[in-house]
Amino acid sequence: MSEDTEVRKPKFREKGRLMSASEIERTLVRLAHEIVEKHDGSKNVGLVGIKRRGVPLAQRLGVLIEKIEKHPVDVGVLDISFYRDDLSTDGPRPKVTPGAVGFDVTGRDIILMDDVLYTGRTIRAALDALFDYGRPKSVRLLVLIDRGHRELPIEATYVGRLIPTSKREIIEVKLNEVDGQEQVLLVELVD
Ligand SMILES: O=P(O)(O)OC[C@H]1O[C@H](OP(=O)(O)OP(=O)(O)O)[C@H](O)[C@@H]1O
Ligand SMILES: O=c1cc[nH]c(=O)[nH]1
Repeated sequence: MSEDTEVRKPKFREKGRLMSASEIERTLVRLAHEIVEKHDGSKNVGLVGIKRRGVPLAQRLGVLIEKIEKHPVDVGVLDISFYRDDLSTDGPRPKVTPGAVGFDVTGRDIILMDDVLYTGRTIRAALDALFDYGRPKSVRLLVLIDRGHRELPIEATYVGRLIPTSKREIIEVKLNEVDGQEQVLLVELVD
């Protein structure tokens, strides 16, 4: 490939570890207690994880809440790949059936979950998708990391860590179920 046509791949430098496996675990335990406290139990609560890393987070939180409340919590999955605003709106839409999330969200107090909250565009798309599947009574957002730089009026009710970042930085959440390792890293784009 000539120098003119060569596509330069961005380079990243690791700046440090923000959370270890045990810190992630402790944070999820705290968030499980916060949810139970704010919802006065968990009977009407349904957890919905956004693919990809929101899903294992929702499953883990479901187990933790069940341990506290002694009854199972519905845990569902939202795949928003067809709802992204960077894709053509004329493109294919997923088949919409109430069961596609994993349970019927209508009338439920939904806690939408993702690993990182940045511009808010993923959550906007997730809300679009969620309301195609039913009419929840309420929707709250839980994220492991809020790194700021919102481009939409979206905020999380439950936040693991608030990490102020520059736009050149990236938060990398690594979870065993997806990445085969467990930690949160701060990474920086280098010229
Ligand atoms: O607030 P936003 O600007 O939308 O950014 C947050 C989203 O970015 C990441 O997903 P990414 O698109 O990197 O996909 P991945 O999780 O599947 O790697 C992260 O998991 C959030 O879903
Ligand atoms: O820093 C960021 C921004 C968006 N999504 C991530 O996973 N990390």
